[in-house]
Amino acid sequence: ADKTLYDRLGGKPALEAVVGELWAITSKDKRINKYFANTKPEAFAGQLVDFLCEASGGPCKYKGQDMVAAHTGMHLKNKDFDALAQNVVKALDKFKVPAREKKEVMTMLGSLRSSIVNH
Ligand code: HEM
Repeated sequence: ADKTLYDRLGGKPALEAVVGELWAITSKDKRINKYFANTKPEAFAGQLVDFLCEASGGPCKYKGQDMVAAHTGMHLKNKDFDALAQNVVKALDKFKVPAREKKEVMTMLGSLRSSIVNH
């Protein structure tokens, strides 16, 4: 019960699996895939895994830009954020992440909305 979210999710292999699935879904998602037209999947996945690992209490150190800087100039809207969040839910569901952990992940991501939208 006192394990970190990172451990309860299944550690780095679980995050890699979820991020891989998130990319598979999002790269085909016509609502938002234009934003990722020039993205290198492996590099981006590595950054996202490190970010989620650190944010969920894992041992990783994210070395990328902060969330405002990373998304500045994209002018992302709430609908873009909601589309990505839906894809995260689908990816978590594919790996049968339990309700408690799913809620914690989505709450953590939701707290970043104002750093990501309208910049
Ligand atoms: C809570 C939600 C989100 C999180 C945690 C997140 C996280 C990240 C991270 C860690 C990076 C890498 C930054 C770096 O390498 O310095 C990044 C870049 C990026 N994000 Fe997000 N992001 C979120 C939402 C979104 C949304 C909603 C969109 C668009 C629909 C988006 C589009 C991008 C793009 C296009 C990049 C640049 C990728 C590249 O390097 O080519 N992000 N994001």
